[in-house]
Amino acid sequence: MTYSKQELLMDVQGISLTYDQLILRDVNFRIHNIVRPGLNQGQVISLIGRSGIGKTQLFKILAGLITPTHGEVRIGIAQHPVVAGEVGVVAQNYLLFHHRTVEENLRLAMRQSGQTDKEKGEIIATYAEQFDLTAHLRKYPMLLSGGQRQRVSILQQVLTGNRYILLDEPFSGLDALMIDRVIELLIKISTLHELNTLIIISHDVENALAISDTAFVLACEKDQPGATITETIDLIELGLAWNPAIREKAEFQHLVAQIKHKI
Ligand SMILES: Nc1ncnc2c1ncn2[C@@H]1O[C@H](COP(=O)(O)OP(=O)(O)OP(=O)(O)O)[C@@H](O)[C@H]1O
Repeated sequence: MTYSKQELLMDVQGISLTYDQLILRDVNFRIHNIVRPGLNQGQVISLIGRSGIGKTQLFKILAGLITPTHGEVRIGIAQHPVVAGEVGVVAQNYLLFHHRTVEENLRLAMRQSGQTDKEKGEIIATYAEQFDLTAHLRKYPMLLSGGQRQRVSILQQVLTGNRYILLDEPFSGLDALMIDRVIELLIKISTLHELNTLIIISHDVENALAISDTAFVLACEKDQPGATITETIDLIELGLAWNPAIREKAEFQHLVAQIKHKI
């Protein structure tokens, strides 16, 4: 498989976070632009860890929503410190305005796009079709299923034009069929633009690995306080990336079992 790793898109340097105790300890990882000839190949990264390990805190730090005790997150080709708002966030509870329809929620996401109302309507209609939301545009979020609310929330982030989108536990609360659909959708988003970078935070080892090109395990090392990156998995090098039928491969299932054991 021909590919190269080029410019740095996110550099997470020495992040630690202390509340009354150390939650994160010296977390370091880098995301590079993956380039494949003839394709718009975005990046899909997962941070895998068990419940309570500190994933949500790391998520907030990566999005610039909280400041770590130590360390820094740099993003973009110019590698500037992350600022809240630059990284799209799809939170676990899908934050939507309940008193606005789905379409109004989507229009709000485009308020800084500079497009006319008509253009916005056309763009929303096109994406709604792809996201299977056309029949729901006039509904209020309360009337949608969890899977539909999640798709609205993901689409909002796509419409803001953010190249970085963080997703907190995107597979939880969805049945197997919906998980396959969201994986398909996320892969589609990652290939819409060369620089699109999805960061998935999850305890679901199999689904997180199935969609990713790179995965980082967030765990505690023996006798050490705080969680850190204990393992980096380059699924491209392992020949386990970019394959929708990856779950059928024995090597993939072996990797899943290995990582489950480590978190
Ligand atoms: N504001 C806070 N003050 C003190 N401790 C906190 C605060 N927020 C989170 N914590 C602690 O930080 C640790 C990590 O929490 P975090 O929510 O990041 O875990 P998580 O891995 O996302 O878990 P889950 O998957 O269950 O949501 C927990 O022990 C939690 O109690």
